[in-house]
Amino acid sequence: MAENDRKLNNGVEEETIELQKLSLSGIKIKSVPHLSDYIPNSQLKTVTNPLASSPFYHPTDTFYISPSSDILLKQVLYDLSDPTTRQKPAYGIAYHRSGPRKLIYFDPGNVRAAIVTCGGLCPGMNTVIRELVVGLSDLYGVHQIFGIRSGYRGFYSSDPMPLTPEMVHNWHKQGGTALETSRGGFDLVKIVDSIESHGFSHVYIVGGDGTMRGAVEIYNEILRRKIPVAVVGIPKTVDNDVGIIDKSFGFQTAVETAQQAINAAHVEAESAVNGIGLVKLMGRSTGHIALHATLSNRDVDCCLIPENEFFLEGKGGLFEFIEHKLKRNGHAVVVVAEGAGQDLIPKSKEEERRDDSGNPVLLNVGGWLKSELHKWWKRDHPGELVTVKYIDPTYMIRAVPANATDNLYCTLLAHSAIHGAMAGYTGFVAGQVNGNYAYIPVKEVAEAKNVVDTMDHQWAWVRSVTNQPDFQRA
Ligand SMILES: Nc1ncnc2c1ncn2[C@@H]1O[C@H](COP(=O)(O)OP(=O)(O)OP(=O)(O)O)[C@@H](O)[C@H]1O
Ligand SMILES: O=P(O)(O)OC[C@H]1O[C@](O)(CO)[C@@H](O)[C@@H]1O
Ligand SMILES: [Mg+2]
Repeated sequence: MAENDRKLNNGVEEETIELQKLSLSGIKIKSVPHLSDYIPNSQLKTVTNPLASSPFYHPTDTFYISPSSDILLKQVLYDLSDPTTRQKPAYGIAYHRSGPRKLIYFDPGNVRAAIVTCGGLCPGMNTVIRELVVGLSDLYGVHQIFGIRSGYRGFYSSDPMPLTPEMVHNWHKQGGTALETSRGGFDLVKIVDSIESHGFSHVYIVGGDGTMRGAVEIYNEILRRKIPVAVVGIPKTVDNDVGIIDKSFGFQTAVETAQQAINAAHVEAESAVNGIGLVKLMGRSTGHIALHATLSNRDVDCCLIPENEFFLEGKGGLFEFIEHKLKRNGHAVVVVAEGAGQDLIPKSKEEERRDDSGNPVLLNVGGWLKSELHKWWKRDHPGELVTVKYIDPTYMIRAVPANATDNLYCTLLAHSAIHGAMAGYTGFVAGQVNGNYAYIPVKEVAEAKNVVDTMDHQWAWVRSVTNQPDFQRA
């Protein structure tokens, strides 16, 4: 009996070791830049993390995160010898685990931190600002903290706003960004000149894909000038279109807020003869909000996203499907992402506009769809009643305060960002990867796009919940 146990134990141990060998052999750890990469050691002073003497923390050796602790991008175990395994390149990638380091590369008393918010609004921006200010102050004793007003242009067009924990105390309860935001206005030289002249040593940049591309340029210029400044990105996008990270903050709040619009559309549709409820949700080039709102609601009959082209007329088209739903249920609910169907909408040259950041200004797919649905019904069902109630909650879903889950998420992101900057990392993004918090090179985040994979399980799930067509012409 004892002999068997030992064999069993031995068997388990051997298997564990085998697995470790298997995974380690294929893992690529993506390092983030560090100030010591370009500043001579003689000019960099390390000090013990002040958390060691904080009355609120009781750091043990395991409290601090070792610089060699990493997080796998995808945690999936697979058997390499199985020919049916779909091995994706992302499975072998890991990023540094975020959290407090034992030694830090800044004397907190000398740190001057700047915080800027750029791009469109997103629930939780004020929470991130609040937690950066309170975290820098309470965790590390940093007291020179400044807000940059109105996005990137604020670096050179207005004076930095001193921020204190008292001032930001209630900000997490407010939507929007108290620092204000804007599009465009990215002037690299003026921005880095301003960072240098104000003596900022930490720059926290909160924004989406465009903002992160700007952050890469700022980091590169700082590297070229060889100045000891930690450039840190905190990804913000209500569309959830930033890649690598699990999800962006505020996304869940937006999905939750969208439920009100879908529920209203459903009630209106149910209460009419041949009622169609139509809701347009944000999502410039990705349909994550529409998809998640659809899956969590269950009253949606059709979800249209930019990643899956659709068509109106003929076999397998939208009209045929809606007609079938109206005949069967008497009503139908359609959710459309704002970036869907853009190629179907007739447009003139003048309508191909761009915003100040260079993003295309989208045509109103909701208004167009409403009018097409009306025209179709009147043509094919003359004399029969129809009602199309169109709801556009666009700004309502992003101009709200973050919900509790997102507030907590924002706090953890802000604290991760602070720990990373204090540890001397730069040119990185603090993000959630595989449920953990990690430091990812900002260059990678700026290039990675998170789109809905229509070949994956999630989109298949949408189709099975709605029974909508795949919109592939026969
Ligand atoms: N390639 C780029 N290089 C430098 N700066 C950029 C670049 N693209 C965008 N920016 C700047 O980043 C800021 C924000 O960009 P943008 O308006 O595209 O929003 P975003 O960060 O993508 O957020 P969201 O799309 O979620 O609203 C703007 O000030 C813009 O000028
Ligand atoms: O009207 P604005 O503020 O330029 O922003 C609209 C865009 O911003 C986003 O919310 C992304 O931040 C998109 O969904 C939308 O297309
Ligand atoms: Mg963007």
